Amino acid sequence: MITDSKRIIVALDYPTVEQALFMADQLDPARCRLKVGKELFTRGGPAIVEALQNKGFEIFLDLKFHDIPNTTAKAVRAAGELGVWMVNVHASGGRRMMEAAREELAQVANNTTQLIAVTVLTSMEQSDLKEVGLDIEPLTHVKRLAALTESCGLDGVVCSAQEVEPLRSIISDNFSLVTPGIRPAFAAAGDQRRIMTPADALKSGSTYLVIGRPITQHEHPITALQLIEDEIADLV
Ligand SMILES: O=c1ccn([C@@H]2O[C@H](COP(=O)(O)O)[C@@H](O)[C@H]2O)c(=O)[nH]1
Repeated sequence: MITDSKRIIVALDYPTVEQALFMADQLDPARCRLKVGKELFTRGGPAIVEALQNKGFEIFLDLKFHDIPNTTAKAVRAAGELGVWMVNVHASGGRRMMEAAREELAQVANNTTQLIAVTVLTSMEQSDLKEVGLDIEPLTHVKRLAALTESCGLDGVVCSAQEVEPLRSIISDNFSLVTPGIRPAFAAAGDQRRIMTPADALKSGSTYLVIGRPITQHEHPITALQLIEDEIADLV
């Protein structure tokens, strides 16, 4: 069961370190965590992670590693040594990759980093899966990958909030379901496909809500964050 009241993870998808730090300075580490993804990490490297940690934020390093077991495991270890709160791999890398990553992370002294795996990207719908050779509903594949991830001993998965209810019946209560594709009523879906509002996502049982553009691209980001916090206030 989740007892963590800090349920929002703000995706700092900015093209410059300066923009990311400017946004972070307006946020409160007591109210949210931050996600550093591929764009910002490729710009700022480990230094941007450390700068955000020095401001008191817990960081989800969302680099979605997907490689041979040895390479993935070493990358996950590097993330653990950076002291990030959470890091992820792609579940489609398979059992040997995920188990190697989990075992390598356990070698980090006093490790507290959580390791999770991406199931099916929230930007994908059934037609996208069909084009890559998976002629099945996203939920079917998400369930398969989530069950595999749990059996590999990881801490949770990334999935759509739409899949949370059906997943909860096949995985344990303390397995984290981290859900991007969160769209408050005031925000555009953009490239996301399997979306849900913040309140509905929490009601469904999402552990953490990953929210980027509805906050960061809003004319008044802090107002947007406040609106989301108000929407979920009774649910956390
Ligand atoms: O399946 C996934 C996995 C990761 N993401 C990441 O989450 C954020 C969502 O940002 P929005 O601006 O709120 O769409 C982004 O950094 C993605 O890389 C995801 O969306 N879906």
